[in-house]
Amino acid sequence: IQPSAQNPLDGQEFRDLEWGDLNFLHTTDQHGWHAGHLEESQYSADLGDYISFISHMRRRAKEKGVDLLVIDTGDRVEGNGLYDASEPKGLYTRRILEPFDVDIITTGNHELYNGTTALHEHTQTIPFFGDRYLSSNIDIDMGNGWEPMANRSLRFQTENLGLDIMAFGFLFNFTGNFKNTRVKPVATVLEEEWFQKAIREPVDLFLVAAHIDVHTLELQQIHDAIRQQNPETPIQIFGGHSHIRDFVEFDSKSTALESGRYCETAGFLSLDGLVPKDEKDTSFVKPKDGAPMKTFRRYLDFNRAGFQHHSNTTEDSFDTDAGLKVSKDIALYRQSLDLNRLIGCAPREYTLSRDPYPSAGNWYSYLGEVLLPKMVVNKTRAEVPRMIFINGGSQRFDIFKRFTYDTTFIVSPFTSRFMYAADIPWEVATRLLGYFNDDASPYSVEMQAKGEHWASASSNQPLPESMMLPVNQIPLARGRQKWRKTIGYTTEDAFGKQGDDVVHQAFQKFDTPKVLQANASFPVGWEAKPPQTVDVVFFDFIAANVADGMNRIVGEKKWKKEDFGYYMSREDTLTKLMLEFVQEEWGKEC
Ligand SMILES: Nc1ccn([C@@H]2O[C@H](COP(=O)(O)O)[C@@H](O)[C@H]2O)c(=O)n1
Repeated sequence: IQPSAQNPLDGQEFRDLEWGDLNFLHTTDQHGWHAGHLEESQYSADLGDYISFISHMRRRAKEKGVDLLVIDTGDRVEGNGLYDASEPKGLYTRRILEPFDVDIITTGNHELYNGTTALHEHTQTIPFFGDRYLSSNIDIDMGNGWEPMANRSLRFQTENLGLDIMAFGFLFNFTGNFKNTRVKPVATVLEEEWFQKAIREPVDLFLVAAHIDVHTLELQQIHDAIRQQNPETPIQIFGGHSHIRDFVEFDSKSTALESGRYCETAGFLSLDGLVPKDEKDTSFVKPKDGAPMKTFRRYLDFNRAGFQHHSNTTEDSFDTDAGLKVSKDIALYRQSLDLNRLIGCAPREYTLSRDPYPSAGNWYSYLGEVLLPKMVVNKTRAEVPRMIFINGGSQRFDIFKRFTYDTTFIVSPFTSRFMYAADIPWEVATRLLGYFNDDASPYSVEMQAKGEHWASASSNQPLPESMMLPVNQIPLARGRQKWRKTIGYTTEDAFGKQGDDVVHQAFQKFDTPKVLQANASFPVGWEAKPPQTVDVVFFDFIAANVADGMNRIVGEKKWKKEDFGYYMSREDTLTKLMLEFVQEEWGKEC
């Protein structure tokens, strides 16, 4: 745990784990949160704590004569100062991840947005993990033509039961990658010779580590391709990308688990009733005593109390040398990046989705009404009325009272720069937001293909400490023991409502805007007499979508993204502007 982080409150009610023959721990979408959540005690474990937990779980598996595999399904980068504040980005993250003893690891879309990130992944991270790092559908060009980003598949035997496993690593059909990589559509790869050969190998289980939302066509396609050749063999899938706790059942021997995001969750899954046959034929996996194979899943809150509970350790016996070293290294790296530096104190907490948009506590409202109009200004065009558009997905996390240097990256990690289209007719500009918000628009379709998540119905984001319920003690019928309930994940998935390891109180979550519009320098009385033209200012990330939208509105191909110039200096990213704003506008009395 990091020096400034807090352990969760005592007295939480746990749901225990059920071990099987083959057990898994799974993380996904870590997004650089390796220091843990310093403002939220429920998720305050750091990667060092998780490493200690893994080590105890491996020991327990050995004692039980079963197996444990550790999986990570990508998007380890972008989203936290520990990754984004270093120069080059990820300098420390790559070192921090080295002791992370995963069995299978794969690539997410965020490893590919930026050419340098992809390059570093290929030249530094992948060699370290070696053949355990799988990229079944990604190629990279290192200057000599396309080559596989990493190993395509891996066949291996588990340590204790000797289960024979064939593993793959897939990314969804992502199109927003930098040009030094190429992501082959999943359906195409399933037809490739190497894949067809791999699924014909006589194994006990197929394992798919996928940076793919578990409710997608891509995963269904992967499942179907394997199942067609292997009617009886278990297919275990681990997903990611949509940042939620989720679980689906493809058939009685195939499920997919998604384990949240941002080091808030470690997924646990077990398969029982796997009996490896001596002779390899077409049905090596036999149910125990004729009983069907049993699958069990649980979502663990990422904190030391839970890790100790599930690994049967105590505060004294929990830490391993390797884990302690990682925690210490993280603290040193955070210090050298000055991440704890206080920039300002927020007038109140602002949330992305726990407060409705628009409302006073909603961060998008604050951005649209206060921050963007003030900070997004081109001095030479300051008097020209402007409409500023940013994509909702660019904002990644809530704002607590203490706004530190780290917070700038936690909220806005991307190098999002402002571009503009000058003097756009009022009738066109005023229709853009409607165009973006129209679910049927190509913008939505394209952004969803890129992973944009507009609605949040199935997601459930946890609350910060300040939102903890007052101690709510519920006496147990059989004794004097009392539980303390906190607000947190209350997941409902294909196996029901008992998946979270801690019994939490549910909370409300509101939809976030797909695209946010802010107006600035509008003349007095503009409602009665609108300006004839305005500047349309937007993130470079959505430049192609803006061109597309305006073309559709006027009904002709008038704009393309290459026509747009930068509205402000290239140094003026939203991250930098936000930091300047907080420094200037918010006091330091928290
Ligand atoms: N330069 C970028 C890159 C990404 N985004 C936003 O992130 C979304 C994808 O993030 P996931 O964690 O869901 O994979 C993407 O759709 C954008 O909203 C961005 O704004 N700028």
